[in-house]
Amino acid sequence: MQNAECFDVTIIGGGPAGLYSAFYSGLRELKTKIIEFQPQLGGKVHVYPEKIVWDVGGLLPTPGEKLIENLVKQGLSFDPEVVLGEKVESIHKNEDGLFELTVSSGAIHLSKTVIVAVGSGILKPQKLQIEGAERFEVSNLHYTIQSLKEFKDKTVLISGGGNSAIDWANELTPIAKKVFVSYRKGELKGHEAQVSQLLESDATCLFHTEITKLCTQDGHHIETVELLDHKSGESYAVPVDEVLINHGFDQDASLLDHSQVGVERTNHYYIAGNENSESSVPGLYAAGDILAHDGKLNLIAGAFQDAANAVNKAKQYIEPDATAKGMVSSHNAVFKEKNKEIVESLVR
Ligand SMILES: Cc1cc2nc3c(=O)[nH]c(=O)nc-3n(C[C@H](O)[C@H](O)[C@H](O)COP(=O)(O)OP(=O)(O)OC[C@H]3O[C@@H](n4cnc5c(N)ncnc54)[C@H](O)[C@@H]3O)c2cc1C
Repeated sequence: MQNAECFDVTIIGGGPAGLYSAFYSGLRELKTKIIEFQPQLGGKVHVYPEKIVWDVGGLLPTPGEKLIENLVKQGLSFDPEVVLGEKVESIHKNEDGLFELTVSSGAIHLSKTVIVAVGSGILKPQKLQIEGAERFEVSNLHYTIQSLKEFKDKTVLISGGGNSAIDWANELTPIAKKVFVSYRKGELKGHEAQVSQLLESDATCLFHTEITKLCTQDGHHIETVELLDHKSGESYAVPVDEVLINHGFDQDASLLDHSQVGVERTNHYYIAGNENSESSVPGLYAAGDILAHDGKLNLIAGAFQDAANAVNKAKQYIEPDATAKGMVSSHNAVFKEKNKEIVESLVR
């Protein structure tokens, strides 16, 4: 089923890079669509909604959740078409030079240009491999933290020893009653400063252990977790209020493997682009974590620059006589009406 309408720019991925691309594409008066696999926009920032983000220019320390809200509002400023819950399976360039994006429902989306903003692909948390564990996901088994308040004065067992597990242990230790970290290896695998902070804190690290059983009496909540100590071979029980699993993510990064456009890649995944966000395929650009070049900054701040560059190149691909760069917002006619409303509300 082909979508008859052809867009100027179709952005694959609704994370920070995709959302800023959508904003900038609207600014440059391009007909824009975003296709996102998840049921919501925001990308990887949903992994850390409660983390305080310090390093986005112009923003004072802001929780991830608030950052998502701002990114989405800005990204939707020019009313792009948004398609949620659809995975783009492949990209193909047809005989007319238009891109055909096939999505999981079988629909085909047509576009003059494409901005690939898929980050590290589609992320799904690795689930705890214990039979029946999924029934506790509605009560006290978590794969991410939506609200720190939920953990206040609770006994929390975190399973995992990577950056994410360590970060959460450090965040929770001051507010929880007690934090246990169960890790099957003998040494934590995180940034040095965070590891030291955790080891010096009141949290208890249970090395060489692994969850083998979730025990419940009411059938709804985990009351104790059985841990197997691989060194002694013995099992013991830890009473818990909340259990947080941080075993990493399964990554579905198959989009470019299944695409016939033949875009040049590096390290078996990333798009080998340039500092203007161009790929080896004319009309196909990349922004955010998926883009690789020598000056690439793998931060949200870097994703914004990639996005603006990608849109400027897309604009000139479609309209070769268009100016190379968008103007600063003060000179942009598209903001005139919006500015009027803002100024009126300020003087009201
Ligand atoms: C724990 C953690 C903490 C971080 N802290 C910071 C920080 O403090 N400051 C900072 O600047 N950066 C931080 N980062 C990095 C930052 O989150 C990323 O650089 C940023 O999210 C990259 O944005 P992106 O849009 O390129 O990719 P993503 O945010 O990964 O978004 C990509 C989107 O594309 C979608 N997608 C993927 N494949 C498809 C497909 N085939 N079809 C449809 N949709 C698809 C995904 O579902 C996802 O929503 C952190 C990252 C992590 C993991």
